Amino acid sequence: MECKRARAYSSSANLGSGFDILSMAHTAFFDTVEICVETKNSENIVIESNSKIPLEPNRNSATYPLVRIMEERGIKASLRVKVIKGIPEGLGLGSSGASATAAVMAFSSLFNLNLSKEDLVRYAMYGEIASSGSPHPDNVAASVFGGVVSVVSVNPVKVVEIPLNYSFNILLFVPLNVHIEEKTKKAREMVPKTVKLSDYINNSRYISSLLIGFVKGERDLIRLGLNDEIVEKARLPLFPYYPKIKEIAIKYDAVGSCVSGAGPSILVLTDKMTDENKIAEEGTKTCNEFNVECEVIKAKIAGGVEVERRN
Ligand SMILES: Nc1ncnc2c1ncn2[C@@H]1O[C@H](COP(=O)(O)OP(=O)(O)O)[C@@H](O)[C@H]1O
Ligand SMILES: N[C@@H](CCOP(=O)(O)O)C(=O)O
Repeated sequence: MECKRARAYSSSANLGSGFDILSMAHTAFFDTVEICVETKNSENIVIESNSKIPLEPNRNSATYPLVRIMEERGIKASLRVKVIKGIPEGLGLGSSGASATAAVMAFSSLFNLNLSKEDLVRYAMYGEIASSGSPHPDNVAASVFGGVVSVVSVNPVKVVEIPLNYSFNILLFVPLNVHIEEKTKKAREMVPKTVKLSDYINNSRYISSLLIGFVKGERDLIRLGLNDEIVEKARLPLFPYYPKIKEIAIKYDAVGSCVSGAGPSILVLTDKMTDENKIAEEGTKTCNEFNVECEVIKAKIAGGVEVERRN
């Protein structure tokens, strides 16, 4: 029985005002997906996992993309799909997107499809439909490409890798005792259907500032760019500790801070001027004030999805 295994890293999407556009892959966690072909004479998908994720193929973000690829390309096979979760689910770390990305990469390798990175994103987006009901491209784009990415088009998929000319590290406040059923789906329902022009203009200024800050290596532009007047504010009930953690991050000279994806994790970018220990100490105290136990994870920018070489 032939098998292929791929690894995809966690991600923090949105990055302030880049809702459904920007995302950053990081080394905090990773998912691994192994796909084995049992036979090509029948069609079936059996899922195994170390975590409590749906085991129905159309409801699992790793396997729904495979269903769609096989339909689209007329591939007939019975698969055994092992989803080894390293990324905690439902915490704003791109867990569903990473599973989808690793699965599509492993499948592409197994069937010699040589899918382009854009095609990997296109198919992995089906995984986000399984997990949140919406094909948001940002998490999967970061898990596919690595680094910081901007999804400039979804039909067709076009992803731009953002050159990073500022060296930073990553702190993530991960609230491990928080569980929100179908979190991203619920968070997306909280996004307003209409926005004030002034908020739109400010958010456009922020996203411009963030991208220019990354490219030109300007710390103050990155800090300014990690703000959002619309989506984070609408979702604040999901992470009420966020404003104070952001205040603490700036107090101890972080580069900047924003919500990680749809939350409830919080992302802090740091550099040599930052007192990371004080941020971690006072930030976890803030979580506790809201009856939340935050674990502080240190990470760096991660690379893109990879097929694991089997020894
Ligand atoms: N392979 C998978 N990995 C993680 N979550 C999955 C997977 N398949 C389905 N899900 C479901 O998707 C939801 C987690 O995805 P989501 O809400 O987007 O949060 P996040 O991407 O921040 O982990 C959970 O309800 C989980 O049961
Ligand atoms: N743009 C999406 C990103 C969701 O990221 P996740 O890691 O929380 O799944 C959104 O904000 O809905």
